[in-house]
Amino acid sequence: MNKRPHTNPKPSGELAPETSHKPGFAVRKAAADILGNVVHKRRPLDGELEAHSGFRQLAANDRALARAIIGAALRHRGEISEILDRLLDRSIPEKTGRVVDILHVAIAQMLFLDIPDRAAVSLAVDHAAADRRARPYKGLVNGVLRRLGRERDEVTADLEADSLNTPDWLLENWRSAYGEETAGAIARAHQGEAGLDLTVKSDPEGWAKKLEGEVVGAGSVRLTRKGPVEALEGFEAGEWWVQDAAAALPARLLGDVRGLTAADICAAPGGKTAQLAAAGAEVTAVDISRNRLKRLEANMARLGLSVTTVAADARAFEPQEPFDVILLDAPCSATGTIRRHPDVPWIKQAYDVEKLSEIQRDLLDRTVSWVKPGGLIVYCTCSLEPQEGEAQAAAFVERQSGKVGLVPIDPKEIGGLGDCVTKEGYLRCLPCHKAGTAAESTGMDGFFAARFRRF
Ligand SMILES: C[S@@+](CC[C@H](N)C(=O)[O-])C[C@H]1O[C@@H](n2cnc3c(N)ncnc32)[C@H](O)[C@@H]1O
Repeated sequence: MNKRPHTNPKPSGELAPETSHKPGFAVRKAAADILGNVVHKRRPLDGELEAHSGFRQLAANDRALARAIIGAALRHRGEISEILDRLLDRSIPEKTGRVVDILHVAIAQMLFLDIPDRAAVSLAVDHAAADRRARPYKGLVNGVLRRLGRERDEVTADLEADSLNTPDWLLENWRSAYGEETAGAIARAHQGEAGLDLTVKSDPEGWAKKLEGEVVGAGSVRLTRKGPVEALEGFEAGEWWVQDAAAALPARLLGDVRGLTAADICAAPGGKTAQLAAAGAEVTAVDISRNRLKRLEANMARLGLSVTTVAADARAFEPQEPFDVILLDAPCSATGTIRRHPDVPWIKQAYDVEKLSEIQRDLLDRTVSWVKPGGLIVYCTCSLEPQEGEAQAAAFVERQSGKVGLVPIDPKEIGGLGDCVTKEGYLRCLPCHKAGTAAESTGMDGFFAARFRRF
């Protein structure tokens, strides 16, 4: 993106009590607070949603509305900043409470959600009036938003959404990795939300019919209807789990794992552990986070799958015996998941990719001693950055020369998704790739995987 969004780092959060009971107010207040904490403090959205008591106290439909507003404000953050630049004569000073976040939340509603201007503007003005530091800017909030309502077409003309909504370092990285056109298609894919994909234990066609979905990718079921997954047939019975069509591909690259010992490194919450266990492997799931491992255990219990869990930093993990196969889903920048985590572009920086690449490199090198000679290692990340994918895999083979070799992937192994296999034989899924045959079945998480054999 070309311009830095207006920042507003020190919100006061103090509210006049009389305004806090207006219908719709608490939703906008939560949305502006959470948005502010994500973008100014670079904190992950999921954690902020969990931590915000005002958000937690909202009714379910209001929580959904707050999420939708925050999602739109993040997906269109660059466009909204550019619109504000066009509407403001000079930038808003610092220490003005939530003013900028209030404006972003209001514009997201006016331009990108089906919310009448009147409601968005009046609640924004109320919010500014209720915040001690923002109060002097109440008139400005009113004026700017009303002008946007009146001059919407002129103010929003010729916005270059792809480049505005993507931080420069990311767009540059994608351009140099995938070319101008594909980088644009990736950025455009991030404007939409991801679908809901399930991995089923068996009979994808049958489950697609029962749940009114479509089989996509290499046998995932994509749902078209919305609503809580817990209420769907097969959830209680543990017949399926939620997993993006792209995220379901790496475990398949280990082939027939029946009766084999498998280590799933960085395993929680267990989507790939479940695949390996359901395919008949004896799985050891390793993760550094005890809390996330608890979620993995709860997921395996629901699915009726039995696995061994180990809470450990994989950099210090020493198995008693080597495994037949290893799956390493290394910690990464997660830029492949921007459709479902629109906060990622605003909380991650180029520096994170560098730092994470070092951990990936350490973990990859360790896998060599964890696997039996002749055994397969699959390395994967949900990142679009080649430093965490292609470059990492190539450097691994070079460093471990003579000890491991690349085993190229054949599109037939992944349901014929030829677009997702590079000429070197890596798996490279992009959010703009088509996952299914129906018109709406575009998109899958950005994912990289490479397969190696230990000699
Ligand atoms: C991308 S998530 C894994 C997703 C999981 N494989 C799945 O399919 O559901 C990355 C995981 O790596 C774990 N992790 C990060 N650093 C680690 C380390 N040094 N050792 C072990 N686990 C680590 C995180 O706790 C997180 O659960």
